[in-house]
Amino acid sequence: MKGLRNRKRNIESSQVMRRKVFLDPYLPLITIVNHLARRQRTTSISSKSAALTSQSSESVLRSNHRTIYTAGRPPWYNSAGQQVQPFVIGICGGSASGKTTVATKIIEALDMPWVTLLSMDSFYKVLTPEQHEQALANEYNFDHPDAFDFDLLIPTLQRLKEGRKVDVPIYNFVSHGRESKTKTMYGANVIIFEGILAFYNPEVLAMCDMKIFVDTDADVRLARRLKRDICERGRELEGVLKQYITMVKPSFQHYIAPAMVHADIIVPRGGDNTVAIELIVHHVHTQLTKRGFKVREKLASAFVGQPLPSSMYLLPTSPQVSGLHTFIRNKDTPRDEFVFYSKRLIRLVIEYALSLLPFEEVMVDTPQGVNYIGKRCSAERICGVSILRAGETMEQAVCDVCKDIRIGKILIQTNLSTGEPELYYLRLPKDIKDYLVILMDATVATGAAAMMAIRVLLDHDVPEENILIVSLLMAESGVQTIAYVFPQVRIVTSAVDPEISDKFYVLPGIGNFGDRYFGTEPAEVS
Ligand SMILES: Nc1ncnc2c1ncn2[C@@H]1O[C@H](COP(=O)(O)OP(=O)(O)O)[C@@H](O)[C@H]1O
Ligand SMILES: Nc1ccn([C@@H]2O[C@H](COP(=O)(O)O)[C@@H](O)[C@H]2O)c(=O)n1
Repeated sequence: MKGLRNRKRNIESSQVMRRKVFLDPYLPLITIVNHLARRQRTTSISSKSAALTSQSSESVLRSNHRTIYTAGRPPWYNSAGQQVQPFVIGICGGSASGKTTVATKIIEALDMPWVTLLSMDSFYKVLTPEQHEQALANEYNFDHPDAFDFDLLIPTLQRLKEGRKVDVPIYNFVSHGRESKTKTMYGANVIIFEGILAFYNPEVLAMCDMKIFVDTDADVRLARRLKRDICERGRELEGVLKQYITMVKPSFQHYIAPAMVHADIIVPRGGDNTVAIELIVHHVHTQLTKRGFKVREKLASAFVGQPLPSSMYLLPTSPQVSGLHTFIRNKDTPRDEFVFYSKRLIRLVIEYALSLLPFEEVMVDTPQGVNYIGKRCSAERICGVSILRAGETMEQAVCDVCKDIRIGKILIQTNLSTGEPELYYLRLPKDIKDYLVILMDATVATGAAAMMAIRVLLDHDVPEENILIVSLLMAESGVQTIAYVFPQVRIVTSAVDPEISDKFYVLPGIGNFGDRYFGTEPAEVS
């Protein structure tokens, strides 16, 4: 039995290790560590939702937590910047048929981040004292639809499907009750929902894009259940048998077996059926491709050749600006000079961006006692957010010109095999929705990373018109993409170059700005 428990634990930790993931991208690291440690201690009592997976982020996140450490979240929107609904897989089957095992195998075989597992067990109702007494005597019917809190389950699944944050109860099978804490989960690219009555409610059924029924022999289910309930759920043999004969078996016959008609796929033998799992995974991959989570390739060639948008503000050219560009574009410029001239250009671009902020007329007294009518910036709250790494090079200039400005950071990196941007880390000023945000990235090529960063800000309720994206150099297609997808975002740059290479570099460009500035080795997209 210990072996069984360890097996489950190993699955969980292998998921975790392989993808270095976690849970919600807005969960502080310490919480994640505690959460994992807690899971290791409480495998037997926890509900099965979520933590098996390579998880999940709210599309971004109206969470109070502002730090994320994830395996890298790929785009959760399409090339038009619109949020794409996750693919929901419903798994139904008798108790101990292997629903969780099948779900885990699908997650492993999918081998992609941002898959969330939601278990129906999390939605068992809170029992009255009398019902609790019945449960202790194995006389409460946990296999009847009335045992489940559909009023909580349906909106929870709905919110997850919309890519929003939810707090899911943690169920304890030993005490027959909910833990005092809940588990925060976020939307994902794939959501797996499993439970004995997963197909019972028509609204839940309608939310499932794919319905799987795990069909395992009744004797096998009973044998597994006996083992599990005694070893993991603190039950006695007689009690398990009594519950099985009086409630589990009749409910299976009455509610669960007839639900098989709703299934798209019936999986005999559960987790052992590798062919079925391969077919399911293949279908999910096809569906995800259709949904269009791949954005960068599309963006690279988007909108080129059209007039530059009115939301773009180009730093007025002068011999001085051209001179600075000449230094930083020259591949032979040594690093110290590259940094020096970049800093000068960054300062000019930042000052120019500030000139676009709202100003109001004010009158001051000069030392001569004469009035002077001037201007004062009327934006009350301004913050900077840098897209790491290259955007970090612009932070100092913002701090130099905006006293006490708060700086947030978003780490987006390109996945070297998919070429897609992935969100790795996020730390934003508190109440960022009330700020005018200067979003900084040294260069913008396809606009894919900028688009991800803007989506993050929007999902934190920053109004689109309060975002300025500031960059030294942008490719024309990047400018067009941002302007098309987010027409109210102001785009500020000192130059627009016409092309993008097949490795997504701006042409003629500067090369990899971050590598040249920080003196690091380039990493190439394969
Ligand atoms: N193919 C299998 N062979 C042996 N044991 C299995 C198999 N599938 C599941 N189990 C065990 O049976 C128990 C119930 O499996 P689980 O996947 O949790 O079922 P469900 O989610 O349907 O209740 C667990 O203890 C699990 O380890
Ligand atoms: N307090 C509880 C709650 C539920 N059960 C049984 O769990 C079964 C569902 O979980 P699976 O992992 O087997 O799908 C269900 O059949 C309930 O009888 C319980 O025993 N005690």
